[in-house]
Amino acid sequence: MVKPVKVGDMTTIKLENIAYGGDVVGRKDDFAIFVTGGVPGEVVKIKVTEVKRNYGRGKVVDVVAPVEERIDSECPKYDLCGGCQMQHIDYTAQLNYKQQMVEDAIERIAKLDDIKINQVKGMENPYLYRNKAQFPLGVEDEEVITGFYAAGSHKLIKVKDCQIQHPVINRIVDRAVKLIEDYNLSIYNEEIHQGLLRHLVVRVGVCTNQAMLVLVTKDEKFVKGQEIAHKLLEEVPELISVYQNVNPEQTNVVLGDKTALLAGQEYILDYIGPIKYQISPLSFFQVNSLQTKVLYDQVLEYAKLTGEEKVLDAYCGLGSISLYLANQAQEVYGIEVVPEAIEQAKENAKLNDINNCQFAVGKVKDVLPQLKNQFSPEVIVVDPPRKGCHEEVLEAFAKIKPQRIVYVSCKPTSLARDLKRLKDLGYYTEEIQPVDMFPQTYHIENVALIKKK
Ligand SMILES: C[S@@+](CC[C@H](N)C(=O)[O-])C[C@H]1O[C@@H](n2cnc3c(N)ncnc32)[C@H](O)[C@@H]1O
Repeated sequence: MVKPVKVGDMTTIKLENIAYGGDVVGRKDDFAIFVTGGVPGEVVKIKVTEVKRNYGRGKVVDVVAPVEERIDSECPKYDLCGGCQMQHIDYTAQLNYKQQMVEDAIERIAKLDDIKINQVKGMENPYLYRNKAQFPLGVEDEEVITGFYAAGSHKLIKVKDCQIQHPVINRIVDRAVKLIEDYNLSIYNEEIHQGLLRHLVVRVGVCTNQAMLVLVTKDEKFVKGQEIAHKLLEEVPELISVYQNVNPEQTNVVLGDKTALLAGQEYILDYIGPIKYQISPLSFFQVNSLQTKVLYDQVLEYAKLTGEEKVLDAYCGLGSISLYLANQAQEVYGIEVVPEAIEQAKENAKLNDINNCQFAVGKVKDVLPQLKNQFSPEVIVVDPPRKGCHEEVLEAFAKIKPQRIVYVSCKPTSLARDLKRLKDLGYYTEEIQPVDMFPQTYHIENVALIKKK
């Protein structure tokens, strides 16, 4: 079939529906083109960047007829940086489009049309919300810079005052970069695999204003490390903990295996509702603390606990959901594959005087069969990584015969696939509540209430 466009063409099209990922689909002679930077309904001039057998890709170079949902992005580097995909869309419209993405995934993949999908719960202020940032370091015009990689590339784009990071993060990064320059430290160059400093990782407890900085280095030897760490603690009042992490590998993974405290405290604290959590450099903790409360309250509502139930929290991380539910359950059992996270879950339980939680290290699919006869939960809460649950795990859930499963998911397509599998196993989904944990990006979290037939 002859394609109506080729790479590099400029063409004008009308945009139709938003796709998962934030691109908007338009058509040229029935040939679908996924366009970055558009809004449904508007007419745009695009540059075609890719042509495949069944579809193409392009990006907006000019808006010919805008729609009222289009706004000016707050970030001067928005067009270059790959971090946000929806900053050019008014927030109310962002929420509506995310709702469509969820509905579309459920209809197309799960093929379930009887599930109630509620209105997305959004944020009052959808900016400056991220409690964690990982900035690569680079050099531009002999100046040390931090920022993000451009979408789909390894070109570092200098970003100052990112609009979605917590303001304390931006301040710490500014000070750290200044000291790195003052001390004339070498910056890692990935092409030749040389240089000392690779990344800055910053975490903030949004409710406590305590912050942690991790300096990621290629080599273990970091002569001025402690001196710099102490200076930073003096200069930034919110900063209470500075670590070095060593990553000697040629890899895209940010953190290496060795982590050592350079100065200050071992962890920072944050609160989700009444529960206090210790956060260390390697802990998984939801990146939007304020919306995490909305998310966990939704889990509580769907779990419908009376104080009598045993609850299984599968993929529990550092026990955040387990502890949030514990006061309203008879007992909670958390399973997580990262041993350090389980150590921290136990610490967090002590910190909150919670005595009815047990935690096990291991893969959910391996731990579940061992649990048989020891722990039979009425409610299962499951919060897997983006790829969703292994089929074996869903089968094991069905064998346990809980009354309810509350499924927390950060990827609508894997959620849809798993809901379909659960239906075949005798569990139907009654309702889904999307929660916007990641404003300005295409990501959307969902909580599904699933009941035994
Ligand atoms: C999306 S996080 C959820 C964490 C936690 N529920 C929370 O809200 O903070 C998923 C967690 O699953 C863990 N994980 C990944 N694969 C796993 C597996 N096969 N078995 C157990 N845990 C796993 C990850 O280490 C991570 O902590």
